[in-house]
Amino acid sequence: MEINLVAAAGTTLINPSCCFKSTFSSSSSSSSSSSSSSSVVCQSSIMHSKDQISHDEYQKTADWLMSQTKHRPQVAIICGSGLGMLADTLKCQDSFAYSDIPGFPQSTVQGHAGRLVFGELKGKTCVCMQGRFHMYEGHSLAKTTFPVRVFKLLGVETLIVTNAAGSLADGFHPGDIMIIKDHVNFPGLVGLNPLSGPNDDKFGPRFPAMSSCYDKDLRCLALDIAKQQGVSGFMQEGVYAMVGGPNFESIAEARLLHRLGVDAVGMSTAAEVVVATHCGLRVFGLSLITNKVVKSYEDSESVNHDGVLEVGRLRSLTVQQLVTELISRIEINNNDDSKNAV
Ligand SMILES: O=P(O)(O)O[C@H]1O[C@H](CO)[C@@H](O)[C@H]1O
Ligand code: HPA
Repeated sequence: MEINLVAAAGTTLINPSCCFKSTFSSSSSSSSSSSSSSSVVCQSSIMHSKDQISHDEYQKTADWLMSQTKHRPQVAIICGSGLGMLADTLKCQDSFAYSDIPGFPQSTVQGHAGRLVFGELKGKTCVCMQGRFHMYEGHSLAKTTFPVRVFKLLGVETLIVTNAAGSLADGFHPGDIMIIKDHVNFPGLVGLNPLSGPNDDKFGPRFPAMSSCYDKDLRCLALDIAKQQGVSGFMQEGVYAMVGGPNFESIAEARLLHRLGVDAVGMSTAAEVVVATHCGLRVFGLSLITNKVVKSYEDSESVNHDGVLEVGRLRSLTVQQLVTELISRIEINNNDDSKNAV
């Protein structure tokens, strides 16, 4: 078989992750002496090592939290834009501003309060992020997903991710709740992946599978609960795509996503789920559909963040009731990773 060396070399040289990373690289002390193709590889690994977070750093944050609260959470919840009220239902709360937690990034987005709340919910111990981190805030993907590995070290078994998203699927409407069946991790497809760089075997394997990252049993359970709660009329199930943001989609981008089979789009979640799946957490995800993504040049509507937050407020009670009931029915194995710290 003939091998196309030019195409093979081209693949290395135009690796989008390298292009992106070298564009934003502030300084690279040791790459200047390398030859052209190896310097691309070298620059990329320098960026990775700068972004890399050591196991000790995750552990330090987990140890600090365990020294500040007696709660040992089994379930973690990440609240999407405008969905921070999920944390308010926790009983016997201990809460921490992100700015007080060693190693934690800071939230900069309106609708993301920046608090980590521990507490009890229906007999389960939970930890809830009132505010998440996004790539477009300038965080590396390792930083945006930092809390997920900390949760693992705290002994969490199940991660519930929520987000606000725009819909592409024709039958979806603002106010619908979409159970995430699968995702398209667009940053990951071009090499921007929180797992890039040396693999930390203590968390998981070099090549984790993503074919069942949204737990099927939890998805079925959530649909059952929605029926019982009389809200199945606006429940959906579908594919979420993570894009980099911070701009909303152009019409051509919206049409492309639609053609690709994406049902809802947002600027978060997939990276967190990749890291959670890598370290063996069970994941449930939901998107609150806050707007339709404009797909027609005839449509004069346009989306804005205030509108996104407003729909979050309007549907907050429904989301809260669904998630609360789901948590009450989750079975816990009691693998106490906080005692058997990896
Ligand atoms: O994904 P969450 O954090 O819910 O936020 C969504 O809402 C914001 C846009 O309004 C973006 O950050 C998008 O990702
Ligand atoms: N696009 C991307 N992210 C979003 C949207 C959207 O339409 N709505 C809420 N988050």
